[in-house]
Amino acid sequence: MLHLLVLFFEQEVSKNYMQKMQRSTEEWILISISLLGALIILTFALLRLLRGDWLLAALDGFAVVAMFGIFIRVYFSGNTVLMSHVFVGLCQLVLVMTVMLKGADQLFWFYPAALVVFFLLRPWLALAIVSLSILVLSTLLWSQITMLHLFGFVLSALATMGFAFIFAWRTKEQQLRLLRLAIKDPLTGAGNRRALEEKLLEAVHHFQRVHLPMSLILLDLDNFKHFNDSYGHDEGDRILIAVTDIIQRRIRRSDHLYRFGGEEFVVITDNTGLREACLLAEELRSDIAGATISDCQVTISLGVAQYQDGETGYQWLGRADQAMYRAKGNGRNHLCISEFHDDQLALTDR
Ligand SMILES: Nc1nc2c(ncn2[C@@H]2O[C@H](COP(=O)(O)OP(=O)(O)OP(=O)(O)O)[C@@H](O)[C@H]2O)c(=O)[nH]1
Repeated sequence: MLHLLVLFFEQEVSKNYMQKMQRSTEEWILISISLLGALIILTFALLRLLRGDWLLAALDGFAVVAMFGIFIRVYFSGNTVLMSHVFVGLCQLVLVMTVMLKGADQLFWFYPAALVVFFLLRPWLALAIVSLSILVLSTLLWSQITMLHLFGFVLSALATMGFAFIFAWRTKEQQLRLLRLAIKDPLTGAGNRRALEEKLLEAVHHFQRVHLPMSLILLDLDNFKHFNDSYGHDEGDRILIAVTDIIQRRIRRSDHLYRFGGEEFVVITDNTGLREACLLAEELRSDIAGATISDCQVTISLGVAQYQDGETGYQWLGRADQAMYRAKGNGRNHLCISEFHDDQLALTDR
């Protein structure tokens, strides 16, 4: 059955890869905002040119070119992290310079500029930047406008910032909660299959860049059906949770644990060769066999495979799966290693 799952998994992985090729939400936001910003400011630049307001027209022209540059950059490279910061910096610079040149008349630009900061950056960073912006603008206008006018601006600016912060912070929290739900197995807290798919793709891409060894351990509880049948499904669930705890305590923080199927788990160890991975797998096997879980003696069978250059994530997983099945065939509570295809490095079961 697992082989069918692996086949299905292959399709899922390529589907996922196609999805990755599509644009992220951050890209869409930055592409839209930069294009919209460039078009709106272009209108102002043309109006100012017609009125002979050369200095402001030049400033607007600079903003249009820079925003269009950001649009092109994000459209073709997908680089949103750096470009978001550049965009925010540009908006704040143009805002302050416009107010310096034209005075309080231009303060209305503060509001869209503040919203852009909360759209693009983390809520606390956005709060700091917008607070600074209010401080700079108030200092600039201190001697130019009446106290009442200044007070009105500061209060409305603080209200806009407060609302935007609450909204951005709540949205971020909800996103994180949804992300956790989407990638965690609800019973054990280990990563779920979707997270494993992502990790396999990412690991293979990472390997292509750095060529550091990495290994995968696939482990399956032995005769788990028997525990379910004898002690009930709830007790079976408790065993799964306890086994997950034992694995989590043994693996490093940089290792990744996933629950692949019912009683099947996968550990992916970055920067780890086959020998080290086998030592870890053997520790997991003996830790679990030595523990008494709900008055039962639970054992696992394991397959270990080091990633080989050129194979896909699912082929790597498939090799570990075959090794695990050999371990089952060898009487369970056993560990088998996937053979390398490379003749020089041929390894045998242990
Ligand atoms: N309690 C519990 N049982 C589960 C869960 N998911 C799958 N199972 C059970 O896991 C058992 C898997 O049984 P089999 O595939 O026959 O494997 P096995 O009994 O472990 O035998 P071997 O793998 O050959 O050692 C089935 O009884 C499933 O009902 C779960 O989330 N909770």
